[in-house]
Amino acid sequence: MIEMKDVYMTYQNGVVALNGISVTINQGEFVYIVGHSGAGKSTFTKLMFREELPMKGTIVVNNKDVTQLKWKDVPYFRRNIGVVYQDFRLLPRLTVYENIAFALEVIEESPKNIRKRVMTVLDQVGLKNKARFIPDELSGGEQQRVAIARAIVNRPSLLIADEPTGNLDPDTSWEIMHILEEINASGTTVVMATHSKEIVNTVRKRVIAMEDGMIVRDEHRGEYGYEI
Ligand SMILES: Nc1ncnc2c1ncn2[C@@H]1O[C@H](COP(=O)(O)OP(=O)(O)OP(=O)(O)O)[C@@H](O)[C@H]1O
Repeated sequence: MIEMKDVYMTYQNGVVALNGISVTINQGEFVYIVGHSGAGKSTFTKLMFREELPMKGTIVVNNKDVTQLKWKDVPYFRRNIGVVYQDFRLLPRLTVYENIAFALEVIEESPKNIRKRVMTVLDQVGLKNKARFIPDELSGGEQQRVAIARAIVNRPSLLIADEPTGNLDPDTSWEIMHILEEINASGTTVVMATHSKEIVNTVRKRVIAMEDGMIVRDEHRGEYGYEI
């Protein structure tokens, strides 16, 4: 569960990114975050995995008060959260397999478990046959699928996707969307910031709309609601 109360966040240059956010997201929900560029969507998601800290307010994620976490405890806290970005962020010199295994090696899983987990998630995203490829040898959609596999290999309870289809064509975007829905169906909370009116209005989920760092709309089975 994610619970934010009266959260304010100003960047060092003085830009007010979040201006009094209070919201609860329950375990297992699928939530779209929508809003114009600069509305505060990315900042909102960054607070959930302690990428940024608020100036004011409380943020509880998986029963942990994120604002009170000691720096040394942040990596352990993040094991339970997967993050996917618009630009994939894979390590270019590592193979698909190695990119995913890396996430488990840093937490010192046994080699046997690593192999099993990596092959399971590669199967889940339909890329078992590309395990030995490097990112440059893959299409954008395939790279995003690797990024998703990497994000879920630890079986996180929360998956944050910041414009995961932003660099992809419509057909590929739908493939990614279906994978995210399957992950959600297995119980993982999915928080997805998106500019895709088509996806939001077709695959109806909870919609949190932001403007000027505030939540201006929060609807179950909501609509995109902006002209783009
Ligand atoms: N690292 C940063 N330093 C200073 N200002 C920032 C930083 N990151 C974001 N901002 C500013 O904070 C505000 C909110 O940005 P944010 O990235 O959260 O918006 P967004 O809704 O995700 O936008 P987009 O849809 O373009 O990704 C914007 O005015 C932005 O310029």
